[in-house]
Amino acid sequence: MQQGFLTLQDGQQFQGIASEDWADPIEGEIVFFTGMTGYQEVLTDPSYQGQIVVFTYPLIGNYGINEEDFESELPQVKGVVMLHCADTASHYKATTSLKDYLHDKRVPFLTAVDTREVTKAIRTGGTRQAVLAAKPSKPVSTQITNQIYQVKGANLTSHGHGAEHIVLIDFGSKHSILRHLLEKGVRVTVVPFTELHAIDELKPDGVVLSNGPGDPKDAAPYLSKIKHVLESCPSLGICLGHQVIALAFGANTEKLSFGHRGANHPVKDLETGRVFLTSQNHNYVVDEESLASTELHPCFIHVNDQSLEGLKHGHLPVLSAQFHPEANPGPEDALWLFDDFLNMVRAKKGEKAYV
Ligand SMILES: NC(=O)CC[C@H](N)C(=O)O
Repeated sequence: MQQGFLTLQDGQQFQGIASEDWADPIEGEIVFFTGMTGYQEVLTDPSYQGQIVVFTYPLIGNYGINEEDFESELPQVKGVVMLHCADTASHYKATTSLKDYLHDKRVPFLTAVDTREVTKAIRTGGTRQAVLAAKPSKPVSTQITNQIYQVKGANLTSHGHGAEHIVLIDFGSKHSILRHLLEKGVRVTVVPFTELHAIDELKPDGVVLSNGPGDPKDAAPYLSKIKHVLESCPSLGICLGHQVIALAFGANTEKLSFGHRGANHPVKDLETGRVFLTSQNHNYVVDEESLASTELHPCFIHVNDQSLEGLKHGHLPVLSAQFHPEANPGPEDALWLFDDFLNMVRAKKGEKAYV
């Protein structure tokens, strides 16, 4: 057993047990996730790329890792901090334990840490850089190392055979967005955000802008093309996709102090007054005041801090959500958002071709 240290940007230190004898310090943006389950989805969700994730629930890993809940092929996080990581897995679907998975994939993790203390420190001081190391050592950079998602290859992949053709713009998409769309019986072509020009030729009936890591403003070079797409066919934005839609129409985004990451965030539908629980994972948020200069208007808000959770366009069939309707992990209360989107698609289909 070797000791290891988590050191935050301001020098605050937490001692624990290191997964191995770390030769080099591991640096990343530190964030906390409050769900009791869903660690497999969190570790493999590309939105977490490059981040060190603290799980606030004290026992992580007891149902192991299975073959069905990966949100991408590989772990995306830079490191993991837990109080207790189960040694063995107990679940009929488990194919390996969390500990073995993290070792196999060479993801550094620190256990025996008072994760609730770490969370309080993040809540007080905000999201910032942190280091996992064999010795106490401060982050070298004070800058958050956001990365724009690196797409692998420029191949456009098509899935399913439905009558409606949906383009899923991939900013670092979770598998479950594609899965839920396919379950609705549509055909989906995944287009990397670097290949937007391909959309004109595909002439889709609808477009979904996916989740993804980093600062939405990194998508600046793509915004004019995205605006053209949004003006051409019904669109749904999810998390980063929602933020990018806001930016494309001229609104602004800003950073929350410590973000929303968990599986029980209450969101209110401003049209119906209905509140539903959502899965969330974001640092950035659309600045509500900046909507004044656009034709976008809020349709959802977060019940806890009143932050903006969704947008609709005044006259275009454009809908977006800061939360994750595809869940994984978390409640499936917001799955109907896919139906609302597909209803817009079906209403528009035939009326007017993609322009
Ligand atoms: N899940 C996401 O798409 C995250 C969006 C963005 N990277 C944020 O942190 O706000």
